[in-house]
Amino acid sequence: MYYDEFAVKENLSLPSLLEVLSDVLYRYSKHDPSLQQPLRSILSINGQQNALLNLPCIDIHLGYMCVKTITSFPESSPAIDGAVSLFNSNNGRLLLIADAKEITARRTATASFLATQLLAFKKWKNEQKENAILTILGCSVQGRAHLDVFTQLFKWNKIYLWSRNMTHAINLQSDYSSKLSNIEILKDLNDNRLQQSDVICTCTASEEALIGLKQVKKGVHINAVGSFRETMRELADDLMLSSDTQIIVDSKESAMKEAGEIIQSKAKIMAELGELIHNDKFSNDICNEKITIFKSVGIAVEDLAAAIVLYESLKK
Ligand SMILES: NC(=O)C1=CN([C@@H]2O[C@H](COP(=O)(O)OP(=O)(O)OC[C@H]3O[C@@H](n4cnc5c(N)ncnc54)[C@H](OP(=O)(O)O)[C@@H]3O)[C@@H](O)[C@H]2O)C=CC1
Ligand SMILES: O=C([O-])C1=[NH+]CCC1
Repeated sequence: MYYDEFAVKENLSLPSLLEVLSDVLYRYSKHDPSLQQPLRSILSINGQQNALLNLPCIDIHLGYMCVKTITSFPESSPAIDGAVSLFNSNNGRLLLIADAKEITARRTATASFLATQLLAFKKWKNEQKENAILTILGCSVQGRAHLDVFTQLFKWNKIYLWSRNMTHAINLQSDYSSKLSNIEILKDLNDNRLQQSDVICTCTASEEALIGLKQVKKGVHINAVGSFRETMRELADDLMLSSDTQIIVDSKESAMKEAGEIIQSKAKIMAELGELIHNDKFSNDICNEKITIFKSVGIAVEDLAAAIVLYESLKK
């Protein structure tokens, strides 16, 4: 009944997760009445950064209900802890409880990958695909999951890693050295290799902008993962507000309430990721010259997708 982080990692197939994530995000953005997801609750402890988060949702169409309860304690390690519970929505039976750290890490990275497919790969010519450069900023849990998922699902020509504490980037590089020989470390964010990157994933708990317009190239795709409070941000206003930037989010409702970059810059959101799925009009509007930003804060239907994939794989 309880599946720990190792069981989650072993049984959560990424291609299946990508498929179910696409389906639920598509239906979420279409306001499909069979999918119910209220805004999550974030209860802060003593007005500090430490918090208890509750993310429920019901999917009558697929026949499941899910609730993820996690703590977020940025100064602890791991920062996120908790459990995901999956229920049958026809009879109310509890089907599975699983480690939320691994589910959160993998579903977030897979949502970033889905955004990269829709906003970057789709517009790239073959040459760019064959020579693509990925950069990951922040080499803790999310950074590691992004490296894992992005390299399992795509072959990158080069990968650059940066972390505030450079040892964390070096350790991550070293953990992957037997699988990947194309990882290099960025000592600082003014390194011009950042400007060569085709895709950048920002996976930090920063409260100050780490990158601005001058540090990235035209047409770059950024997955901005880290902020989920008004006070947090990874991207500067000039990047958020440039007429060359198109901003996509996981949920407009959640992003306007939680994403520091969006709240502080008042940048305009172009669409939700789900609106880009099965939608050629939006896909055609994504042009090669523009910078695309997928700002995620994380939503319950993503945990639901991961729990369903896990449950169905364990049932076999
Ligand atoms: N969008 C989503 O769906 C989700 C978002 N998140 C968020 O993503 C972020 C990363 O998550 P996770 O890896 O689990 O968190 P961790 O606490 O494990 O790691 C924090 C990371 O942020 C970096 N960091 C912290 N403060 C700063 C700063 N001021 N400047 C630059 N880097 C900084 C750390 O770098 P170093 O270790 O080198 O000091 C480390 O890489 C968190 O903010 C988390 O809340 C998490 C889950 C889902
Ligand atoms: O979606 C999620 O689980 C989280 N987003 C930010 C902290 C945890």
